[in-house]
Amino acid sequence: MRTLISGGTVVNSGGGFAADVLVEGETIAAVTAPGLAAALGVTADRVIDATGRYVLPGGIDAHTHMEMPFGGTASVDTFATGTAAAAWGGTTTIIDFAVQAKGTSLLSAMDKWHEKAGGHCAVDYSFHMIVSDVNDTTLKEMESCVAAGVNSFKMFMAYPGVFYSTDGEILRAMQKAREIGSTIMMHAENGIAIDQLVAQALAEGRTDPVYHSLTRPPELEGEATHRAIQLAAVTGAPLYIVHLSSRQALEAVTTARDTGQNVFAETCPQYLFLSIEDMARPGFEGAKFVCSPPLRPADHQLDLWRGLRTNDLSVVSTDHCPFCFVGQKELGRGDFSKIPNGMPGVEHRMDLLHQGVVRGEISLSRWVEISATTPARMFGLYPRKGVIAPGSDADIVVYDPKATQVLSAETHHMNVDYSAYEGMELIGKVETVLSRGSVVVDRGSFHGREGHGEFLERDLNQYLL
Ligand SMILES: NC(=O)NCCC(=O)O
Ligand SMILES: [Zn+2]
Ligand SMILES: [Zn+2]
Repeated sequence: MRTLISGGTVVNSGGGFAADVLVEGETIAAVTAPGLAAALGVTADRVIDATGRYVLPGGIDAHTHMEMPFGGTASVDTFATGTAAAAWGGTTTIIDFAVQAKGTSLLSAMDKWHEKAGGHCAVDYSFHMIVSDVNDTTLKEMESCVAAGVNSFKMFMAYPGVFYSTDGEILRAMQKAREIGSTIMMHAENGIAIDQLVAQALAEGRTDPVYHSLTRPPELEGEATHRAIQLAAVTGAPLYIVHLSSRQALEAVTTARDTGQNVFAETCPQYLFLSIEDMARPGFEGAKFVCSPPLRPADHQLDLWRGLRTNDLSVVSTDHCPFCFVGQKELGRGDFSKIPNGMPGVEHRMDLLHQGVVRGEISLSRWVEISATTPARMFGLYPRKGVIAPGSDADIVVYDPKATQVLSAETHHMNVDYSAYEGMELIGKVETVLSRGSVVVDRGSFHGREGHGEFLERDLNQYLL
């Protein structure tokens, strides 16, 4: 099957240029001057007219939680529904977190995630491992994970008694990561101190959703981020701070990067577009926005946008972890600490970040870089993914920068009963999406197939000094 995408503006992380893209089977065969393929008599089985459109590498969401058991319940998107929703929004690769529960092995966790995802994904996928039980067996198993194409390991300084690791355990895992060339990903919040603040708030009757944010102050994210960075410096391990939400944490990352340490960070759309004001909405509405780290006062957003421009924040992922309002978020009525932590978002990352382009916060090429190219490089998928170039997978988004849309739970495709961005008007919309050469979304219709998505074995972080 040969497809010609003609007349568009190809946008890679290096910039945009007028070009046609020729797809042969599952990969990009050529990126040519406009009209050249046709002038040379090359015929195509399918021609996609991209006049007035951007032609982008498919987005890579490096942080999702499909079917994740958490807070006494489980996130509601399956790999089938979540990857279909991702495709609708122009994301053609997800990297999900396989969870090692305490007392179980890393490899059994990976097997379990293969069982959940295998044969169900609409787009390509890979895994990071969540390490929550550091012992000699786990450390040895990290080597086997790398051999199986999973070379990034998330640890938690938050959630004591669940995923939490002590500084000593983190140090040991970082030493191992350094030895085997892996990256440690860190949920950096001081969970021990937070638990005290939570207990105090509940004892004083402060039980509304907004106290989820007020008991997780940004200083405790900044402190944990700094501590993780120091542990990484001592061990020499590369460190990637996940879902960074605050100015304080960004300062710690910026200082480390200025001294040349292998420290990287991602933020998420919810921290760029939503704030603690949303958590303080009347009644129990704020529960929809409970995630960790929590939403911050709106003035943090300016710092995060600046961090994206200066590359102190290198990636935007969603931390997609959807729980329905009815029956799941409601578990925390009268006790905010029982609200399952997480928000839906896998479908809207590309569109929301495009608003940054529209508003002049980031350039067109930076949009592509933070949503596709850098995650591909950071997690060992480049140049198979993250770029429109000959030889790369034909994961391609035809994007209409002038179309408008209004986000709503009525129209989204995620398997969750609310939208965190209900009623938000956006400029720009995904028009056509190809995953390895197959059209999965086209002008409002879904053509994808459960099981089309393949597991991606990943290589090393390509940013390491
Ligand atoms: N972020 C969040 O609230 N839920 C998902 C789990 C995590 O990433 O910590
Ligand atoms: Zn986390
Ligand atoms: Zn997460």
